[in-house]
Parts: sequence; C-alpha cells; structure tokens
Amino acid sequence: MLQVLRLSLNDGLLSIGVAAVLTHILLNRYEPLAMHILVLFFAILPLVLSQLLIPHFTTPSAVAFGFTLYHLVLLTSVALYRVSPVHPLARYPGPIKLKLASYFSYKLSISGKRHLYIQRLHQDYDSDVVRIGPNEISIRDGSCITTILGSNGLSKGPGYDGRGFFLSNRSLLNWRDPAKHAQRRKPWLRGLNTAAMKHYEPVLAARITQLSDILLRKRSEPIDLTQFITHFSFDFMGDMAFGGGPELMKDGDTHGLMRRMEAGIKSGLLVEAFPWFAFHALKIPSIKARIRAFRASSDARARQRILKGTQVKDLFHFLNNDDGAEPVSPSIDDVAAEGSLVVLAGSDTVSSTLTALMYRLMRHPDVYKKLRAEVDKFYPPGESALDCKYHAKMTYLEAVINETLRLYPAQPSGSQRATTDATLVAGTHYIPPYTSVRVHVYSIHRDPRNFSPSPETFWPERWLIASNPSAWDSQLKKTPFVHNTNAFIPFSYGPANCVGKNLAMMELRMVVCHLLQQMDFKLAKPDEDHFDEATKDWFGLQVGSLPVEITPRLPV
Ligand code: HEM
Repeated sequence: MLQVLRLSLNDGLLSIGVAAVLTHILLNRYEPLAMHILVLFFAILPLVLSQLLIPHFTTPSAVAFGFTLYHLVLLTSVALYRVSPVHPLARYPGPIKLKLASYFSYKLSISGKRHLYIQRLHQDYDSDVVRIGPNEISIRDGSCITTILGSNGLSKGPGYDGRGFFLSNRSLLNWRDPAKHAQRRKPWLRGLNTAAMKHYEPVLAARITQLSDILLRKRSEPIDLTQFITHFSFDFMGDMAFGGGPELMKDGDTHGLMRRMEAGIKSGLLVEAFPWFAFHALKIPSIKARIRAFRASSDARARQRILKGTQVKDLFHFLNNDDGAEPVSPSIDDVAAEGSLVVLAGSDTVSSTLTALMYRLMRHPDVYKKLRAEVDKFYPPGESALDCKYHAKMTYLEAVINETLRLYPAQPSGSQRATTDATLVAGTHYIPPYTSVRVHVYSIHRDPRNFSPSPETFWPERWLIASNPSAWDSQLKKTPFVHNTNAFIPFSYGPANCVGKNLAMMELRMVVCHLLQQMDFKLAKPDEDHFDEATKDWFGLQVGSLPVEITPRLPV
C-alpha cells in the first residue's frame, strides 16, 4: 500500500505527525461517538500510516513505532491545545490538570469535595469564572443565573446524555432537548403542583409517625439520625413512586439498597464526566447486564403498581397518566425510568437537608430553642403537628429551612448546562460555543456580595431581617446587611428547576414540626463532630453520620 510512496524516514515521520494533528482538529470539531469512526481514527488510520515506515524498519517495528508516534502526537496536540492561549477558554484561569483532561475533573467529583475545591479556586484566582475541565467552566456570579438557567438560557449539558446512557427511555432529569424535556415535565408538574399536595399528606403523615415512633423506641441508646432519616425518605418516596416503599424503616436495609445507591451515584459521576463511555458502555455485556438488573427491579415495581391501579393518588397516578390528562399514555419503560427518578431525586435531597437542619439545630442551641418555641406555639401537646394548616405562619421555621438550604444546597456544584454553536454573553462573561457551564451554587450562597454579614455562618435571623430591613442598623452593626434572594437557588432555577419543590418543602415542614413536638435531640458526641467533614458532593449532597441522643417531650 503506502510503502510504494517510499518516503524518506523524516518525511514518513512528519506525515504521521501531521495526520495525527489533523485527526485532533477533526475530532475536536465534530466530537464523533460512533464506534466505526473512532476505530477508523484510533486504529485503522495509524495502522495504514505506519506502512510509511516499512522501508526503514521490520514490519512489526514499523507498525509499533508508527502507531505509538501517531498516538503520542495526537495526545500532545490535544494537551497543548487545551492549555494554549488559542483555546476558547484560555481567558479563564484554572489548574492545569483540570484543563488537560476530564479524568481529573472526574477524580475531583469522586473525592466528594468538588464543591469546596471549586469554591477555593474562585477565591484563589479571585475570579467569578474558573475553568474546571477541558471544556467546562464554573460561574460564581449570581447576576448570571437567569441568563444561564432561565427560560431563554442554556439547555442541559452533555453529562446528562451520559447519565441517561443516550437511551430513548431515559428519565426527565436526563433529557437535554428542551422540547422533549418540556413534554416529559408535564405530568410531573401536574403531580407536584400545590393542589396535588393534599393527596400526599396522609401518606406522608403515616411515614412521619412511623419515623417518630421508631426514634422514640430508640431513646435509650445513641443512634445515627442520618440513617433513620434516610430510610424514612426512601420509604416515603417508594410510596410516591410505586405505591409502596422498600420498608427500610421497618426491616432495615436487608437488600443492600444503600450500597447499590452509592455504586449507582459513583457510576453516574463516571458517565457524566465521560459521556462517550456511556455511549458505548451498553455494548459491554457486563455493564448492560448491570443496568438491566438495576432497571428490572424498578420495572417490576412499576408494572405491579400499574396492575394495582390507583388506590391513592400518588405521584405515579400522574406519571402513568392515570388522570387521563394526556391523549397518549407513556410506555411502561418510560414510566419505570421516571419511577426510579422519583426515588433518586426525592430521597437523598430531602434526607440530607433534613439531617443538616437537625445537625445545625443541635449546634446552635439558641436557634433550636426559638424554633421549638414556635412549634410549641402552633402545635402544643394535643394538636396534631402533622396538620399543615399553620405552616404559612411559621416564619422562623421557614427561616431555618432556608438557611439550611443556603448552606447545604442539594447540588452544591450546580447542574451542568452547555452552549451549542453560539457564544453566550452572561453579564460580563463570554461563554464560547460548545462549553459546559455550572453555576456554582455553593459559592454563590456563601458569597458576601449575596449574603452578609457572616455568609458562612448559620444565622436564620437573616431571613427575618430581610423581610423587615429597617430592623438592621448598618451603622450600629458596622456592616451592611445584604440579602440577595435572586442568588438563592437550592432548587435550581428555570425550566429544569426542581419540580418537587412543593413536596420537599411540605415534607421538611411536617417532619420538623412533628419531631420537635415529640422529642428533644442532642449530639451524642459533641466533641467528635465530623458532620461537615464527612459530607460529600456526589452530584447530590451526601451528609455525614449524625450520632444523637433522644429524649421524649411528651409522655410515651
Ligand atoms: C430539599 C429537597 C430538594 C432539593 C434541594 C432539590 C433540588 C433539586 C435541584 C437542584 C434540581 C436540579 C437538578 C439538575 O438540574 O441536575 C432538582 C431537580 C429535580 N428534582 Fe428536586 N430537590 C429536592 C426534592 C425533590 C423531591 C421531593 C422531588 C420529588 C420527586 C424532586 C424531584 C426532582 C426532579 C424530578 C428533578 C428534575 C427536574 C427536571 O429536570 O426538569 N426533588 N431538584
């Protein structure tokens, strides 16, 4: 073949090098995923080109040398481009390793400390925009939230294709196409609007009673509150999705659900960082089998739920179009995918917020005392704290929940969005085409430009002062009061924000009122407090363990 060209050794080497650089330019421009194109560029082309070296080496050496040279030049070209001043993101500072390869972004996310690391990057570079991947930036500027996340903003980033394994029956969360996403969101909106909340109250009330009974039974020994709250929220979300929970509170985690969840979260981080891997992963039999097995359990539960029909109006009633609002009902596969999302999106988020709130109450006895007084005022002994009728009047409870969500947002590093073929101007920042972007919620919530004084401090009173700013005497306090609610986005913002916010807030309010009415909590090991240290940002926030002791407040 090519050896008929009989190039000199130098020309042969040069040709292979040039071909590798051209390959980089092509791959960078079109980012192909199809296996035959990848095989062409990564295997066939270098194999063919290595024939140029056959006149100068034995055939095996020529192939080995040509192949290695081609890939070395390709890698060098990619690396140099990513750190070079001609890269579209060159203007934004960031550590070299994160600019070089997604592998390092992945390592960062799996460490669980991505939120803290990125916050430090923003601080150390003193920049509202930092580079956190070869084609990814993090933004700390609260004024860009609407432009990036709002209805005219960006759609979801490539990481969601990875999370959805490019499947056609992925869940709402993983749809990137805005039209498809909006279509899939309709039943969710019907099922989680304010009117629908009434249907869920009794199911929720029963689960909260179960939680409180179990906690009261454990009053003689220190317990890990994180585990009990997590089990509670999984059971309740199982009720919502499939008309019946996994009964973790009753039976414990006998089937290793938590272990499987953790494995699932970690795989999610992998396919989010390397969507191309997810594209091909389903062709690997062992991975395909694992995903099938994971889906099989939710599939079976979805089928059971459909066969049972609507007994109580749970969320599934709407997702399955049992309310008949859509002309065409979704397929079982689609509903099953949404069923797993209910559990995934609604469990950890609520349980980590709730646990963080309880932790902060115990760490701040003055706040605890005030909140308990408010609960006692509205729900004295004999009054059911599972009745939501006073929630709207409970301003301190609202302040405590908001302050917890400010310091412990469920998605601290923000959800990924991406530009397509046009540059986006967000405030004073230029976001070039094909760039992934994250609004760094953790930093924005703790930025003194948005919340001051003491943005890192748990201080629910800031929410009360905000509704009556004249109560703050800046001169006396020697510091201005800043409270920018536009920069408060624990439920994200825009057309892909949290569709479960109403349910989440109802759950948080009901649980806190009931538990505080029924029992007192104190840290079991106040001198060994590792709660924040153990908390991880794994796409969603995973809080650390919380050993507590419980004393009943009412006769048991
Ligand atoms: C304190 C509790 C909660 C917080 C802080 C929270 C926060 C969030 C955030 C930040 C997102 C955006 C995720 C992304 O774009 O990647 C989200 C999405 C979502 N949340 Fe929640 N969530 C909570 C509870 C719930 C509950 C109880 C449900 C009920 C099932 C729920 C269902 C969803 C769904 C379905 C989405 C995807 C929305 C879409 O893509 O259109 N969440 N949530």
